[in-house]
This record gives sequence, structure tokens and C-alpha cells, in this order.
Amino acid sequence: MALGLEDNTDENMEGALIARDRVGVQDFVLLDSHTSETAFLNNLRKRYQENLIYTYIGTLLVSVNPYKELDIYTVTQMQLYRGVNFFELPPHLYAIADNAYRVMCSEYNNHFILISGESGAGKTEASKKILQYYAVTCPTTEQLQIVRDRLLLSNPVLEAFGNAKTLRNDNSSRFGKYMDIQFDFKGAPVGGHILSYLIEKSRVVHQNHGERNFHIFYQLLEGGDKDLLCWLGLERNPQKYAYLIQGRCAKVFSINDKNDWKIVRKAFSIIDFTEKDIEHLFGIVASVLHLGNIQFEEDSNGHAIIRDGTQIKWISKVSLLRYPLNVDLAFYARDAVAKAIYGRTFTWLVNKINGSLANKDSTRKTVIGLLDIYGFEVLDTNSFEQFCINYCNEKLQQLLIEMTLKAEQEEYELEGIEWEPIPYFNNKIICDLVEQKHKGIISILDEECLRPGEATDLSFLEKLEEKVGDHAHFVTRKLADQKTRKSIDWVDFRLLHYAGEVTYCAVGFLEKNNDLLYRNLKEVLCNSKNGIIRECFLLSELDNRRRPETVATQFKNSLMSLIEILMSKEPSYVRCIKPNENKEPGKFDDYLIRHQVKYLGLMEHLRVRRAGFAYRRKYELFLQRYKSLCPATWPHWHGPAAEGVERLIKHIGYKPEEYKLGRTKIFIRFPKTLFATEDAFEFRKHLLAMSLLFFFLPVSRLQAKYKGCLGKREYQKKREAGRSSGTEDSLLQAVLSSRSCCFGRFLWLASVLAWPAGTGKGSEPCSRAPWQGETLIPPRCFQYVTPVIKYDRNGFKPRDRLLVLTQSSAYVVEMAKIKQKIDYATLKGISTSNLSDGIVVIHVPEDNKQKVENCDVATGGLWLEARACS
Ligand SMILES: Nc1ncnc2c1ncn2[C@@H]1O[C@H](COP(=O)(O)OP(=O)(O)OP(=O)(O)O)[C@@H](O)[C@H]1O
Repeated sequence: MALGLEDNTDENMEGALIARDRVGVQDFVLLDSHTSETAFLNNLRKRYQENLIYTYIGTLLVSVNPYKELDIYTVTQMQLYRGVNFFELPPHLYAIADNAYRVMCSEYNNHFILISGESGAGKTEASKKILQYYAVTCPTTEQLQIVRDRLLLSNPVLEAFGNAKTLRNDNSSRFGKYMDIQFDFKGAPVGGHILSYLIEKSRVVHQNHGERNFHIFYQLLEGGDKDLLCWLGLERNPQKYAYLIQGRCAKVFSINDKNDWKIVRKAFSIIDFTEKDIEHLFGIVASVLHLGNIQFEEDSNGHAIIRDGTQIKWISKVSLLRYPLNVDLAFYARDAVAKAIYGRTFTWLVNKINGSLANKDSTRKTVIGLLDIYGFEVLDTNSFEQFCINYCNEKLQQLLIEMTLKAEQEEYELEGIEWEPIPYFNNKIICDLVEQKHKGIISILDEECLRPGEATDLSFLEKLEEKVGDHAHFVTRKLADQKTRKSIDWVDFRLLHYAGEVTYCAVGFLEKNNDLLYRNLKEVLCNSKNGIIRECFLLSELDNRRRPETVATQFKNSLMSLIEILMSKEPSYVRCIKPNENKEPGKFDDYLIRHQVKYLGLMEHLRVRRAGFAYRRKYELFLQRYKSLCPATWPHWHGPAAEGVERLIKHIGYKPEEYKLGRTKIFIRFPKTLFATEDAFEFRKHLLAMSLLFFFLPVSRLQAKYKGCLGKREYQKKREAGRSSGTEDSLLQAVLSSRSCCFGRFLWLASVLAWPAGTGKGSEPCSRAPWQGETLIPPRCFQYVTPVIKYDRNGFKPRDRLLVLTQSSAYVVEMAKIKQKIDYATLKGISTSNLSDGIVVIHVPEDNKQKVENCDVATGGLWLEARACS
């Protein structure tokens, strides 16, 4: 594995990393006092203070936002984690990503990584880092580079249009995102698909103090060149635009709008946006800004007229609206248009990106989904948006409970595994309060929305009190003081969420839930000169002849389908923790963190993990996968699967404390045990692949080919010429030049050059695969042959190679060519990794510059990774 070649700093990095991570325990399961929240916090704090932001609870990763750049996300680090069992290295996001990827490749199933935590806890950063990890470490081809770039660059575009500075987070996601990365059967990323959830449109027209509008507005003004701004009729100064200055913080210290603009512009071209698309997109961004500056005054008929026509001149590039309204309604309509245009453009953007990420080839693909959705939010004033965001977080918490705490404990009971139930808070009761048909808050809100002219936000509030007033997690303003000892304003209601209580201001709930746009405004937009606007509004007109679903109901339905998507995949979890409210590096606010540990259910998770099992599998599946590891079960086991598994694990040597046998499944307590079994299986697969070749290519034919490469006489001559290194070179070259190929040239080469010993006479080949532990004794001058990955010095690129050891030299061989040769006489040493990664470094003097015919003499160091054939 590429740790940095001869670079001493990098070479020592792994050791330093592991040494440094002896702070506290890397897995909370190892804490002496696993029931104590204080011990949990002490461990988290101790590690955080040493910049060790990641800690496991079994296979779940807890991450504490460092609020500073750490040197743990380099390419070298990624290579370090690639293909290594995750308990062998310090906890890291890369380990979680790699584990999901490896299981996906070997079991050919779908996965998702759920990243959760409150706003500012580090979810978006984590999801970007995982995506980068796959982009760097997965195999790829030149053709696929474009997919990789598009996957990576979709992020800055979506962030520009969907993220904004809030009080909690300078780069807060104001929409939910679920991204599937699609992989082909070789594990190469070949496409992707994004689902987006409810963008916070209200931000376009209103921002709280200390907050900004979406980044793209500021990026365009700061980074757009003069000609572009002139064409759009914009001034560079954001203070000139009413929609940009309500939060009074157009400039943010931590954000470089100019730079971000450049990245977004570049991303557009990579993601395949046409110049026309880009022109229309910026036209829309500019129109929203111009719309915000329109002011109305009353004419003699009481109708609103526009005070100054300048803005309209620019907007009419997009559309022109004329309709008599009073002044208040005119302002309302203006904002409604701005929100509608922006919201639909965002949806258009996501669709466009999906078009460019789509993989048209119909072969089966596996996916890893990354879920990064706005975190739980409690503001000074919480509105309809916070209600939706927090409901979404309730649903995700419920999913986690369903898939871990609940499912796990129920399964032990069902399987007859002795188990002491561990209590936990199940937030289903809150989900029901919000989403239940006819009785839940969303249904009540929708009912009120069906009474236009009669219903108001206050009547909604009254209905709430009437219908859910006595619910344990709902606090009416009438009962506020008794229940929580805190008073509550007359327009508010309070929900006791799993993550804490939130008081919502009901003002605006009806309007935001209805999200209506005057019909004639829609018609105007359908005829817009701007292609994107036309597309967005025409489509929705065709779709929505009936009364459209309300915003909350649409959101509820999309969350339900998301949960369904997730339930069908294998989960991995990252729980992000926000260490303080001030975005300050190194500050560990005990009170705040204790609260998150509590509501994230981390203690319950720890208790279940400690008492439970890391892995479980149906007997049939377990046996099917690993039966080749035991002579009694290979190739067929005729008895019941449970007995086969028992025989198998006895043969492999599982200790009693490592597993339990349930009614239909085997339960394995530690990940270590499973990984060791998986490693043995990989090794076995390699040997089996060889045996297949021997079966199909009888040995005599192999030998004939082998000899035939040179011509019988020449072969004989060379063989007899002894062990001179020159003979080895040409013999090897001759075998490599042969074109014959059966199941893949690589395996063929490996099998021609080596075969198992102990069954034939002397070094005669045999026609079955060797059992584990048997050695490969190669014929004549070839001592040992194995597929390896060689890491290039330039960029650590992995290359598939064969390592061939002869009497006097080691060769690194490509398909038909000897690439490098190391004469044993020049060898300075060999280092092997102490992990199960199979890394070997062959040390050769730097000044070994002689040239051997047709191949390079290796100098410096050669980094190789042993590789199993699959
Ligand atoms: N691993 C990290 N290393 C360095 N800084 C980080 C890391 N994770 C998060 N941060 C910092 O914290 C900020 C907030 O993180 P992020 O945007 O990922 O939060 P979030 O949980 O996605 O919040 P929201 O729900 O509001 O979108 C980042 O902009 C960055 O400055």
C-alpha cells in the first residue's frame, strides 16, 4: 500500500498515527465502565483534545467536529485505509467507507452510510470526505474519470444553490440530499443519482439576523466578471440588493465567495451544462435579486404600481407580469414568485446533474448511498421550515432505532439467544404525533389548508390543542407552565422532540404549507423567455391539474420513500457531534456534548453493542460463502446447514466466546473473527481459481505451451544452461510473450509459473487446488509467483502486476512484459507490514542504475501489496 514510498515522514506516519492514537480507547466498547456517561464523555474529551475526533462504538463511528483543518484526509491516508480491516487502524471515516465498499464488492449488495447530527456537527464535510475517498481509492479507467469528476463537482454546485450561512453553521445545508454512487462489478464508480428534499425557499426572501441568503447570490456578485454583471444589470455590491442584506452579514470571514465562484463555474462545464443553460441559470439568479428590489406604491385606484421601472427592465428578460393587486398583495406576490422560481430552478439543477451522472448501461450495479440531510435545529424563532427539518430528523432517528436497537434485540429473542433487554427511548411516539393520518399535526395542518378564507394560523393552533393537546410530547400554550415550567407565547406550540424541546411559531404555517402561486403568475412564467423557467413551470402545470399536495404532505411522502430505500440496504452509521456553539476549535462543551450523547442514544447503542454480536448470518448463506474453508463442507454439505456451519467453524477454530448459534443464524461477537474468516476465504478463492485453470488446462498442455514458447530444443538448452540470470530473463520473457489465455491472462500466467506441491512427484503439478497452508512450489527456476498490486512513485497509482521470484532475482511482471528486476545481490532489505494488508517493501539501493535488456532495474524502494485473485 502506498504510504509515501521512500519519504521517511510518510513511511513513519502509520506508526506515528497508531502511537498517537493510544489516547483513551478507540472503541467505547472497550471502556471499563461502559454504563457510565461520564466515562464516555471523558474518553471523548481526552481524544478530542489530542485531535482524535473519531471513536467507534463497535462499527458505528462517533465524530466530533474539530473546527480546524486536520492532516488526516490526505491521499496517503486514504491509501493507508484502503483494504484494511477497520479495527487495525485508528477510527476514521475512511474505515467506515472502505468497509461498506469491500462488503459491497464481495457480497454484491447495496449499502448506505447514514450521517446524522445537529446543524453544524459536520455531516456535509463527512459525506464529502467519503465521496473523495471513493474517488481516489476505487479502480477507475480514463473513461470513468469523467464520472468521478462529475460526482465530485456536483457538490460545489449543489452547495452554491442549496447551502447558506446560518447562525449555527457558515455552510449549512438548507436542503436534504441522498446520493447513490453506483459501482460496476469491478467496483469502479460508474454513475450516481441524487434525491433532494425540501429546499428552504423562504430564505430567498427573508434571512434572520446573522444569516445569509444562498451562497450563489454572493458568489455571482463577488466572482462574476464585469461583462457578465453588466449583461445581467447587476452591481457588485451586495448591499444594493434587498434580498441579500436582511441578515446584515453579506461578507463572511470563513467563506471565499470569489474562489467558490470559480469552482462552480468549472463544475458547470464538467457537469455538461451548455452555455445556454448557464446563461439562463444566471439570468434567474439575477432576476431574483432584481425582484427583491421592486417597490410598490398605491395608485389612485388603490392598485399597486411599481415605483421605479429599472428592475422590471431586467426581469422582463425573464418574464413580465402585469396584474392589478393592492400593495400588500403585490409584495406578497413578488416574494412568492422569487421563492417559486428559485425552488423550481433548484429542482431543475438536481435533475440536470442527475442527467449527467446517469449511467446508461443496463448491467446490474451496486450502490452506496450517502445521506446528508439538514440537522436538528433549534432557533430563537422556529417556523414551518424547522418543523419539517426536525420531523425529518425524528424519522432518521426512528430508522436508526428500527435498524439497530430494536431489530437487534428482537432478533436475539427470536433466535433464542440469551439476552438481557436494554431499555431505550423509542421516538416513534413523536413521529406518530407528526405524521399519523387524520390525527397527526400534518393532517391537521392540511385540513386547515383546505378551508381558504376561513382558516388562519390561529385556528390551526386551536385545532392542534383540541386534537393533540393531551399528547405527552405536545405542549399547548395553556399547559406550558405546568408541563415545562416555561411560558409560551400565544402564537406558539411546543414539541418535545427526541433531541430536546422546540417552540414553534405557528405564524406562516398555513401559507408555507399551501405554497400557492397565483394562477396568472404561473401562466406568465410558463411563457417566460428563459428556457429553464419555462421548463419548470410548464411541467408542473401539466402535472398538477388537480389540487397539488401540500408541502408538508409532499415532504412526508418523500421521507417515507427514502426510508423504504434505506431499509432495503445494508447500513453504516456516522454520528456527528457538535462540540460547542461558537465554532471554536478545541473547545469541548461538556453540557452541550452530554446532551447530544444522550439524545443520539449513544449510551444505549454502546450497551447493546457490548452485550451483543457484531455480525449475524443465516446458516445457509454463511455455509454457502465459507464452505470451501473446510474439507467436510467442500464442495458440498449434504446435511442441515446449521450442522454444516458447526463443522465449519470447528475446523476454522472459532473459540466458544466468539460466537453463538441461534435458531436460523450464526452470531459472531467480534468483527475481528469475521475479518479473519473473510481473509481466509479470499486466500482460498485465489487458490481455487488456480485449481480451476489446472482443471481446464491439463498440465501436459500447459507444459507443452510453456516449452513450446521457446521451441523444445532451445527450452532444453536454456534449462540446462543452469541458473544464470540471463536465462531466467529470457525464459520468463518467453512465457510472457505466449498469447494463450484462458480465464484471464493474469491467472493463466500465475498458474503456468507455479502449482501446488505435495501431490505429484517432486515438482510435478497437480490438478486440484492446494488447501490452505500448502505452499506453491513452482517449476524449475521459478520459485514463487503471486499477483500483487504495485504502487507507483508518482501519485501512488496502483497497478496490477505479478511478482515472480527466481533463484537469483525478483521480477515485477506486467501482462506481457518484465517491468522491473531486482537482483538479490543488490537487495538492501525487505519490510513487511504488521497489518493484514499484505504490504511488502523491497529496498534496493538508489544508485543501482544499470539497465537490463527490456526492463528497468528497480531503484530505491518497491511497494507491493499481495493480492488475492477473484
Ligand atoms: N472533519 C472536519 N474537519 C475540519 N472542519 C470540519 C470538519 N467537519 C466539519 N468541519 C467544520 O464545521 C463546519 C460545519 O460542518 P458541516 O457543514 O459539515 O455541518 P452539518 O452537520 O452538515 O450542518 P448542517 O446540518 O447545518 O448542514 C464546516 O463548514 C467546517 O468548517
